[in-house]
Amino acid sequence: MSDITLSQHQLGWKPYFQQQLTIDELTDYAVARVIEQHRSHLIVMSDLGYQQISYTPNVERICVGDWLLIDENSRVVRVLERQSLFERKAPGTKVDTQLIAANIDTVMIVCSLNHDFKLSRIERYMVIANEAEVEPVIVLTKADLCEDVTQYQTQVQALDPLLMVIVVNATDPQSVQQLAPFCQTGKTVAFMGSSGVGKSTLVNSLLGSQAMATGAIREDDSKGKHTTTHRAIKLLPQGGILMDTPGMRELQLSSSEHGVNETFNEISTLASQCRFNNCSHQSEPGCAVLAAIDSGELSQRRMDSYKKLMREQAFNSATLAEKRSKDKALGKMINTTQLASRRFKKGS
Ligand SMILES: Nc1nc2c(ncn2[C@@H]2O[C@H](COP(=O)(O)OP(=O)(O)OP(=O)(O)O)[C@@H](O)[C@H]2O)c(=O)[nH]1
Ligand SMILES: [Zn+2]
Repeated sequence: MSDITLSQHQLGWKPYFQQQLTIDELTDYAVARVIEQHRSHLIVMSDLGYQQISYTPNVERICVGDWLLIDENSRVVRVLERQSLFERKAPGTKVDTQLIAANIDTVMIVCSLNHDFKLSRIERYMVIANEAEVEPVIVLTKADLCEDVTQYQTQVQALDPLLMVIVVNATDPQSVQQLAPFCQTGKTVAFMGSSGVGKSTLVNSLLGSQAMATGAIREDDSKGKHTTTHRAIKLLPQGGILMDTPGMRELQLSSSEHGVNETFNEISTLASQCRFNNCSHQSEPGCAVLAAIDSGELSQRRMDSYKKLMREQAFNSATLAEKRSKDKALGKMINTTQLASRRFKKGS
């Protein structure tokens, strides 16, 4: 089916997955990584190459990036526990969330150094990354068009002293090599960021001349016709894997209290020092958050951003819960109808 095969290690196999397998499973089954998802089949890749596998989306919740255990009849035995997962709120569907991509190691949050630059936007993406349990790296593009790079860089670094902040000219492959340490063999990376910030440019600069070789792979479709499809994963010349699923671009903030708290961990730490443990940080005496704002230790902008994102995720999770209870009611109705029709058939 294809011309390249990757070793398990190249595909991102790690001790984390290995330790989930029993000895019997190791001998009886094969492991493969999902690299493409279609309506009724998956394309998976193992050290033996590509394979097409049929599955039932409503029964098996599987997405690109997942590691699967597969039996000799090419059937899914089970999905291995994920190290990380991006999900999306999916309005109008039966399931509450749509799985976007699993087991990504690093997500590059791309933001351009022009009039579009917004700290709050970076914070929003960081919440999404932290909620997914994926390490965020901030990539500031269009440095060549910016007069005061250092000033922006300092602002971003102030969000978190441990955050990786990289400044590039995305059109210059040499500058983009700064991302190489995150793209080594065994690593899975993805890009996130608004339209026009330079994601495609970055990817092209990373891929260099190999873009054509890895971008499209010929495949036999079910009717035996050759089709060229856009692969959701690309092998990077640095050895790692780029996961480029369309859903990543439309990720929204859904239920992510954990992600907000992790992104704004200095505020969570302060909040734990407030006199009342249900402090709303508005006017209460002994509020450590307000005291930190007064003293200048915490910026008002940071606090406002925290509150806004907390409200937004709470609102989105509330609507999810509401939907869930509606679905339950619908489920009950279906069950009673089925029951009724069964009784009818039995003639009782
Ligand atoms: N000078 C300069 N131009 C850049 C840089 N990064 C991106 N551009 C330009 O900005 C424009 C948009 O870049 P894209 O890579 O298409 O942006 P994108 O994030 O992929 O956008 P979407 O596909 O809409 O999500 C292109 O014309 C790029 O050449 C940079 O660092 N420096
Ligand atoms: Zn407080």
